[in-house]
Amino acid sequence: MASISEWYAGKNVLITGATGFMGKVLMEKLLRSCPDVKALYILVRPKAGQSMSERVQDMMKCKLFDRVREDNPDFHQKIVPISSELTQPGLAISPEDVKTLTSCIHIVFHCAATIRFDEALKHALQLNVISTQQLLSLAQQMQQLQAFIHISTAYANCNRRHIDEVIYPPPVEPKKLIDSLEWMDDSMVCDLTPRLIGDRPNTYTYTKALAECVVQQESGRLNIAIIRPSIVGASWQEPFPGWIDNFNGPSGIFIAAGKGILRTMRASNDAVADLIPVDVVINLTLAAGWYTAVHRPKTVLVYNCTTGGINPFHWGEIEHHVMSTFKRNPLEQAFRRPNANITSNYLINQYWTLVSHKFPALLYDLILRLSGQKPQMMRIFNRLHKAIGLLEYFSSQDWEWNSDNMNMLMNQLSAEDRRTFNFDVRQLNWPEYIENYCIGTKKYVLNEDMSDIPAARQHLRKLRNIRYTFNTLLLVFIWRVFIARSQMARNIWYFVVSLCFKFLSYFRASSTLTQ
Ligand SMILES: CCCCCCCCCCCCCCCC(=O)SCCNC(=O)CCNC(=O)[C@H](O)C(C)(C)COP(=O)(O)OP(=O)(O)OC[C@H]1O[C@@H](n2cnc3c(N)ncnc32)[C@H](O)[C@@H]1OP(=O)(O)O
Ligand SMILES: NC(=O)C1=CN([C@@H]2O[C@H](COP(=O)(O)OP(=O)(O)OC[C@H]3O[C@@H](n4cnc5c(N)ncnc54)[C@H](OP(=O)(O)O)[C@@H]3O)[C@@H](O)[C@H]2O)C=CC1
Repeated sequence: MASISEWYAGKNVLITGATGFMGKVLMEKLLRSCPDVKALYILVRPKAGQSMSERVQDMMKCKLFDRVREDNPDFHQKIVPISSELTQPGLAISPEDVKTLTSCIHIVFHCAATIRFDEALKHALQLNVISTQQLLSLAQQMQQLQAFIHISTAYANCNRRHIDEVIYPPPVEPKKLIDSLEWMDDSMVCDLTPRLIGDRPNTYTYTKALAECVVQQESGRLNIAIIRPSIVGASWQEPFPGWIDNFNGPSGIFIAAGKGILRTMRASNDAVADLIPVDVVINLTLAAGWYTAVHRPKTVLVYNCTTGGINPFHWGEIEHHVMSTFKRNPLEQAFRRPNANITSNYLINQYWTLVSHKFPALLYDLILRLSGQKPQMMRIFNRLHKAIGLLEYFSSQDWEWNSDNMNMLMNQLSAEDRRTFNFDVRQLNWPEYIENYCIGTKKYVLNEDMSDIPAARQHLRKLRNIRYTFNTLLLVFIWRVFIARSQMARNIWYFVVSLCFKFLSYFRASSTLTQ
């Protein structure tokens, strides 16, 4: 049987969400490990004043593609951008492009989605559900299509504790919801949203569950697979360790902790942190594409792509390794020395939020105001608290995912494919991965230079000295206010000092006797 790389040779691949985090890694891996792939058709929209082609050109300059560039400097010739806005009717693809796509595409990877946790339901439904429906009907017209791979999330059914590799009944019939929301104005939808999403934490997981149902309903004669990654983190090995380009999920939290801004967060130390490296997800996705096309399973196969059941690691351990990495490799211009603690206790978290977040922010903003600058720290903390509030649900509990299909797929691969498209997370060394992840946030998200680490360490030492000075001043202040003015405080103070003195004399005397 042909290897995975051989199977992709000569194939035309359609990718949605190619400008996103996972889409870029998917493109890179295809170009590097399947060099004979014919073309990658990518659906891209103009954004933030940049045209579609400007965006694609910028993307190809990204460091992520360095290895591909080395192997084949003309790799861009294999990339065919197609203008598309997924929220528009017909995905806003021109009739000529529709003709091209329907005649030549062999495999579709549907990665595009809104992954925001605070997305308005109407927009999340439009992008995550309706555009999936539209893409599937386009796929039905593709004459050479061999597989359609839909990227979902392991949290689509996070209202369950145990999650099997099946498509669960949807919370509501997607078509009925689409029809109802069509005539409602935004404020009505907003009022209804909490009741609709029910025991799911946000519109993202809710619409991703509906999308899975749509995929099943519209599958028709297509060969479809669904990939459900858990929390996608930086790359483990490929194209190089620690590649990450965004603040999503834990990345923003790690950065905030490294900058010394985040000091406390509600999370369970003992809950499994189901992170999955992005290269593992992409290797599994490409292998699933091959398997779906070659073996044509009779039903839609779902792959839970998670680590918790195979190689578990906990939030408490993550906290330890993140802090230790950022102390050894500090971020530039940290606000305070990195020292974040997670706790599952609501009151303790509230206390530390007040003492370690709000109070220093107020103090810092006061200093900024007094020096004639614009206050900014409270604004940053408010943003951070909003993000933490939305993520807490996922870090305070754990889930059990069945991963039989992932194991089955691994057993189907040849030894060579297993090496090239490695998704065996049993080999993952967590401390090393977390260290590379944190360094990756420094290098690729914040664009900080590793050669500046000595200066960053010096800055941390300066912050430590400021803290010592502040604590000493605080002690002197307490001495002045309480001890010097109250007889009882003075008595307690003298008692403590004399006790210390007695202990000291005792130890001195006993050490002279033993000599
Ligand atoms: C040591 C401790 C260990 C314990 C550590 C526990 C970690 C526990 C993680 C659980 C993780 C679960 C993950 C579920 C599994 C999926 O399904 S993963 C896919 C999940 N999707 C996401 O993570 C997206 C979540 N993000 C959002 O929904 C929105 O960005 C937020 C958080 C609501 C913020 O919205 P917003 O206020 O409108 O801000 P937005 O325009 O998005 O960004 C504003 C700025 O903040 C930055 N930013 C965005 N997000 C963040 C963030 N999280 N932090 C900081 N800055 C951020 C942006 O880059 C942007 O910067 P500028 O461009 O302005 O310079
Ligand atoms: N990141 C994670 O931790 C996880 C992600 N997933 C799933 O993986 C997939 C990819 O996620 P990820 O790469 O992280 O997400 P990103 O937010 O990084 O990328 C989303 C992609 O979708 C595109 N897109 C969004 N709206 C539109 C639109 N209206 N028209 C055209 N394209 C659009 C974006 O294009 P543009 O650049 O133009 O905005 C971008 O390319 C998603 O389906 C997500 O649900 C699942 C589990 C975890």
